[in-house]
Amino acid sequence: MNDRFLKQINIDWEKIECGNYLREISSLNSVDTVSFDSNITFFVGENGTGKSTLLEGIAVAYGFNPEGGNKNYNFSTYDSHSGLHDAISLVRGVKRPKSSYFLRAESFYNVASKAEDYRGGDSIEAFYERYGGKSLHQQSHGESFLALIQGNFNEQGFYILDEPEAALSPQRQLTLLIEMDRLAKKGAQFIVASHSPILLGIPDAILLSFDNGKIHPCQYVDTESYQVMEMFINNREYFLSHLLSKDYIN
Ligand SMILES: Nc1ncnc2c1ncn2[C@@H]1O[C@H](COP(=O)(O)OP(=O)(O)OP(=O)(O)O)[C@@H](O)[C@H]1O
Repeated sequence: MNDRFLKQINIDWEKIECGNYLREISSLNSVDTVSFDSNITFFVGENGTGKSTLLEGIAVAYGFNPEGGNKNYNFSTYDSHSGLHDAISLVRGVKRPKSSYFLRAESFYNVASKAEDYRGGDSIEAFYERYGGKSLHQQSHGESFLALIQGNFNEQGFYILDEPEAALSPQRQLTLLIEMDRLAKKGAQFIVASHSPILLGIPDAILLSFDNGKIHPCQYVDTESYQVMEMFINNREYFLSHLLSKDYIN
């Protein structure tokens, strides 16, 4: 039985006006329903295929701030979100998550700044205890990402992550993989947009590809993230000589 926090979303395209760019995103405009049938669902595919747009639409429909944070974050530094959330209805599970977070690599700096505002008169050590005892701005991008995940995510949580690998070294991507796998096995749910050939390899995750103008399940070894990385590492010299040849560049 699917007892996930978010089981499915439905999109009512009649609520999106004609001329809105959302109607031009070919992977999305033919989709009415997306189901979440595993505790980890990855959105994969080429740049610009609509992964972040759908992720953000789901996050905002769920009650998150478009720039990220937990559900208490309520601020806007740049009003760029799409309006897709107005057309999305959520099919929630019976259980409610004990924690939730929308993590976006691209606006994490703003979220870290906002955390500092919310600290008020609390000491840094007390307020940031769950983040390794230091302000998020006093840690590197990757350190603060991982501190946030390790200190705040739990086994009964619901998490939406947009390219969490962006700040992480390969070693720390492996740490994140272990953490996600551990939490998901205990009941946490993740919906993640990613290009990481490391993260996408988590066992039992469902991969939804946004390539070829539709959203469809795909296998790890069929993702471009895996194939390009595998080809590059195994045939680096041949690959580079071809890529950097004058014929290819011209
Ligand atoms: N405010 C906007 N106005 C018009 N088009 C937009 C706007 N925001 C995004 N788009 C377009 O929507 C499409 C989907 O963008 P989106 O950011 O969802 O892609 P993505 O799959 O997440 O890409 P990436 O892997 O690079 O993060 C892109 O073609 C993008 O140019």
